[in-house]
Formats: sequence, structure tokens, C-alpha cells
Amino acid sequence: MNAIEIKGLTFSYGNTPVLNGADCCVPEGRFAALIGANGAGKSTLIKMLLGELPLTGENGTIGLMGRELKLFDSWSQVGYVPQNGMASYKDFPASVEEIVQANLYSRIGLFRFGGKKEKELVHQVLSQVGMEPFQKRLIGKLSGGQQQRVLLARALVNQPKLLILDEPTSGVDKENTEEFYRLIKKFNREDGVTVFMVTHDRNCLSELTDDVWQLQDGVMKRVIEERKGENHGDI
Ligand SMILES: Nc1ncnc2c1ncn2[C@@H]1O[C@H](COP(=O)(O)OP(=O)(O)OP(=O)(O)O)[C@@H](O)[C@H]1O
Repeated sequence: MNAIEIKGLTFSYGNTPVLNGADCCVPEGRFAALIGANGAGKSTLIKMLLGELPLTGENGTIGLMGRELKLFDSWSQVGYVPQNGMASYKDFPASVEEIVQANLYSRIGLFRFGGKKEKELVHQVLSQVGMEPFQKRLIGKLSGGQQQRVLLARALVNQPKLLILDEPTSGVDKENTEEFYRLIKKFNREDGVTVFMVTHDRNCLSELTDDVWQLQDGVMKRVIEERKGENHGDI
């Protein structure tokens, strides 16, 4: 089964076309990267995948986990890590554990507090990403790299089958970037989570990914795998 299947996807902001018949598929269990120049439409494509931008019959089709997007309702199977997720929320009044637990709302209910089981899940996933010691800290008081690890824990707390990341290490230092990559590689290789990651960091491609897709002129093509160890720098 394909975790993601995109066929003939088109999208315009007003009269400005961004996607122009994009096709792509990510089989279950794979680690795929999406690369492309600034403004190529990568974030637009991610927003369409997440149902944040409208998809009509004329825009082509998107399948998630074998279901058409408009019929898809298993959103707890999809984890999402945005770019610089907490950068604009320096004073956000929530602790690390509250941020992660909030993503369990579909099982807890919006106006209820989590029980022992939910708290255990939160602590378990924070410990997997090395952030358990920070669980009581306010999210806005952590470094960018630490915040991204918390957002990874938040995405993983529902044990998703598909993890979508939009430039998750942008603005994060080298050491934290490597740690972040080590974590997602582990979740992909050991737990079988399918990964679809937008990135400008070509150095990570050969080490991490099974497939690399490039978005250019509104269409997607699979590009030849990078050779391990070659340094192509940023796109
Ligand atoms: N809400 C919007 N309204 C109008 N145009 C938009 C909107 N969002 C993005 N665009 C335009 O659509 C194009 C694609 O933007 P998008 O953010 O998807 O590119 P990207 O590949 O993610 O870029 P980057 O690598 O810089 O993050 C750009 O030309 C951008 O200016």
C-alpha cells in the first residue's frame, strides 16, 4: 500500500499557479524526502496533504494510507512536524508535557484531563526523544532544537503510521540536527513509520532516505539518489 499517492495535483493562489499536475507516491515504510527551490510549492503541497488547502475534483487526487483524502478520517495515524513550529510563541503558556498531551485530545476529549495511561504515553514519547527531563518547562523557554524534538514527540504520541515533516531542522544547529535525524531514522527503520520530509539539507539525503522527490515547475520527479558522503551543500 502507498502511504501517500498523489496524482495530477494542481493548485493556484489566485491566478498564480504553484502545482501543475504533480504525481508522487510513497510506499508504506519508506523514508522519502521532498526537495525544491524556495517558492517551488513544497509547503503548499504539504498543506494540501494535511487538508489545510481545498482539494476539489479538478485539483487531481491525493490518497493517504490507501484512502482518498476527502474520505480519510484517521488523522491520528498522521503525525506532523512543522517548520520552526514554536518560533513565534516565545511566551506560550504551556509546558512541554501539556504540548504533547494536547495531541491526544481525540482520545481524551477536548475538555477533559488525561488519565494515568495518557500521562504514561506522554512520558514515554518524551523519553524516546530525550526530552523527559524538560517536561515541566515552558515550551517557549527551550532552544529551537529542543522545541523541534518536543514537536516530534507531539507528532509521535499517537503512534502514527505516517510522519510528515516540513523543514524540521531549519534554524537548528548541527548537533541537534544530527540528533533529530537519528531519531526519525530510528522511528522509520525500527518502528516502520513512513516518513515524508521536506528539506533543503541535501547532506542528509543519502544517509536517511530511500527516495528523493524534487518539485520543480509545479511537477514532481524522482531524482537519482545522492551518493553517501558527497557534500552538495544546501539547495
Ligand atoms: N497564502 C498564499 N497566498 C499567495 N501566494 C502564496 C501563499 N503561500 C505561498 N504562496 C506562494 O506560492 C509559492 C509556493 O510557496 P511555498 O511556501 O509552497 O513554497 P516552498 O517550496 O515551501 O518554499 P520555501 O522553500 O521557501 O519554504 C510561492 O511563490 C509563494 O510566494
